[in-house]
Amino acid sequence: MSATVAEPGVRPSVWLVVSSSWRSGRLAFLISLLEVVSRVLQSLNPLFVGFVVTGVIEHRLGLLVGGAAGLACSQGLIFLLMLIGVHERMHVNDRVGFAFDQCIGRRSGLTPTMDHLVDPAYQDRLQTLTERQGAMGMAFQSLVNTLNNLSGAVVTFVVAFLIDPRLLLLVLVAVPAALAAQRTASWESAAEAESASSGRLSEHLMKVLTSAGPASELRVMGARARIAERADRAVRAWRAPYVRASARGSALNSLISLVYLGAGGAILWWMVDDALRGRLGVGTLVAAVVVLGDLRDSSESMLWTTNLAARMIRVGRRVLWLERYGEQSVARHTGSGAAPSRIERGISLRDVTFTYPGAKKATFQGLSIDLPAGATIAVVGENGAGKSTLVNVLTGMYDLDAGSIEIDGRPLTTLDLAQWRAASSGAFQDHARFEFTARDAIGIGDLQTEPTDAVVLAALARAAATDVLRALPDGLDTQLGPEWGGVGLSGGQWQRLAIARGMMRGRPLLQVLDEPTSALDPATEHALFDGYADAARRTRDNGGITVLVTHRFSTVSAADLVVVMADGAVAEIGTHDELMAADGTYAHLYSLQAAGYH
Ligand SMILES: Nc1ncnc2c1ncn2[C@@H]1O[C@H](COP(=O)(O)OP(=O)(O)OP(=O)(O)O)[C@@H](O)[C@H]1O
Repeated sequence: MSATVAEPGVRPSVWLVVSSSWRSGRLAFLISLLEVVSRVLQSLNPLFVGFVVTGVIEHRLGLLVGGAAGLACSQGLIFLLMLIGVHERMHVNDRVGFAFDQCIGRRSGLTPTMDHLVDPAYQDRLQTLTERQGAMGMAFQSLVNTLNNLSGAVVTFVVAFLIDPRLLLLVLVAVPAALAAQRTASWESAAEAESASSGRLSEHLMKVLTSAGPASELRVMGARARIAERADRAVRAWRAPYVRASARGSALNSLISLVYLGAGGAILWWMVDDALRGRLGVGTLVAAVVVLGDLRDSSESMLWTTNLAARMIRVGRRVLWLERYGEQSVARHTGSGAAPSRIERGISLRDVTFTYPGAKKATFQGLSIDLPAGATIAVVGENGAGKSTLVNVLTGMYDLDAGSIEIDGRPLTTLDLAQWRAASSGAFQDHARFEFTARDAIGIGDLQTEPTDAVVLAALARAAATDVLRALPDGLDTQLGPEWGGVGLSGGQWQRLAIARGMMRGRPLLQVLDEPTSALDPATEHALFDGYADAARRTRDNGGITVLVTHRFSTVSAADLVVVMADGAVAEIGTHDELMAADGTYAHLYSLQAAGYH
C-alpha cells in the first residue's frame, strides 16, 4: 500500500533546520553567527571611505581620523570574525548533517513495516538528501549564508540611502532579481526531483560494477563494458537536469547584471554631473561609487540568497516528509494486544488485497487462505506467483489495501506488531550475512536468549547445519568474513547459518522458511524439511504454524498441507496425496520434477 504524505510547509521546514542546528551545539551556533556581524561591518565600509575622502578634501581632521579608524577596525574585525565564524560553521555543519543522518536512519529503522524500503517516492527523496554529500549539513550552511546576504543587503541599502537617496533607485533592480531567483530555485528543485531516480540507478550500477558479488557473472558474460556504458548514461541522465538548470540560471543572472550595470551607470552619470556642477561633494561621490559595487553584490546575491534559502527549505521539507512517512506508519499500527501464547484454530487470510508501494497492479486481490494451527504448510508455485509476498504479509511486513490477517479470529492489526514478530521466526533466501562471530551471527535470531554453546548448538542441530562447525577453526567464536580477518564461508554455509538463526526461537507461533534452502542440494533440503516437519509435529502443542516456501516439489510431501499459488491466488490446496489424486497442476509439476531426478 502506498502512503500518502502531505508535503510539509516552508515554516516547519525552516524551523527544523534552525532547531536542529541550535540543538547540535548552542555556543557553536551563536559563534557561527559572528560571520553575519562581519558581513554587516563590511557593508559599512563605503561610509568610512566617504568620511576619509571628505576629511582629506575639506581638511576636517576629525572626519579623516574617524573614517580611517572605522576602516582599520572594521577590516581587522571583519577578518577575525569571519575566521572564527567560518570555523564554527563547519563544525555545526558536520554535526547537523550527522544529526539528520541519524534521525533518518533511526526513523527508517523504527518504521514498523517495510513499505518505505520498496516505495519509490520514499527512496527518491532519500536519494536527493544523500546523493549530494553532506546535503543535510549544507542546510545549516545555507541558513548562515542566507542570513549573511540578507543582513549585508539591508545594511548596504541603509548606507546607500545615507550617502544619497537616489542610489536606492537601484533597489528596483532587486525586484526582477528576486523574481529571477525564485525561477532559478524552482528550476533547481525540479532538476533534483527529475534526476533522483537516475541517481539511484547510477549508484546501483556503480555498485554492480565495483562489488565482488556480480563480478564473476559480469566477467564471464563479458558484460562489464555494457554495464559501464549504462552507468555512464545513468550518470549523464542524473547530471543533465542540473546542468540545464544551472545554465538557465547563469543566463538569467547575466541578464540581471546587465540591467544593473545600465541602471547603475545612469545613476552614477547623474551624480557625476551634480558633482561637476558643485551640487555634490567628492567624498559623497567616492562613497557612492564604492556602495554601487556593494549594491551590485547585494543585488546579485539575491539570486544566491534565494537559491540557498530554497535549498535549505527543500532539505528541511524532505527530512520532514521522511519523518512524517515514518510517523504515519507508526500511527497506523495502533495494535497493542499481546501475541497469543498458543494458536488454537489457525491463521487466516480474509479477502486480502495488497499492492506493493508504487506498483500499478495488486499482487493479491481478495486472497483467502486458512492455515490450520500446528500445521506444516508448503507453499509452491511459479516465479512471481506471490509466495514471498504471502510470507511478508503474514509477518506484518506490509500494510494491506483491504482484508485482514487473523490469528484465531483476531486481526493482526489489533496486535502489537513487535510482539507478533517476537513470537515468529524466519529464514529467507535473501538472508543477511552477518560478519560477526558465528555465535553472534546465529544468536541474533533470539536476543532474549543468552547464546550459550548449548543454545546455539541446538539451533544448528535443528537447522541440520552442525557440519558447518567444521569450517570454523575457533568453533562458535570464529570471526566470519575475510574482510575482518575471519573465515570465508560458501553460499550454502552462509545459508545454513541463516537457517540456524531462524531456529533460535525454540517454538515460535509462526515459522516462515522462504526458500532458505535454495543453495542446498535437494537431498539435504529434503532431509532438513522432513526432520523439521517431524520435530514440528512433536512440539505442536502451542499450535505453531510452519510455512515453507520452496520450488522443490520433492521436499513438500512431508507437509500437512500444500498450497499451490498462481498469479497471486490459490490455484490448489490440499495434502500431497489429495493433490496427486486430483491430477492437477501440482501432480503434473511433481511428476515432472520427480522424472528429472531419476
Ligand atoms: N517490491 C516490489 N514492488 C512491486 N512489485 C513487487 C515487489 N516485489 C514483488 N512484486 C511483484 O509481486 C508479485 C509476487 O512476487 P513474489 O516475490 O511474492 O513472488 P514469488 O512467488 O515469491 O516468486 P519467486 O518464486 O520468484 O520468489 C510479482 O508479480 C512481483 O513482480
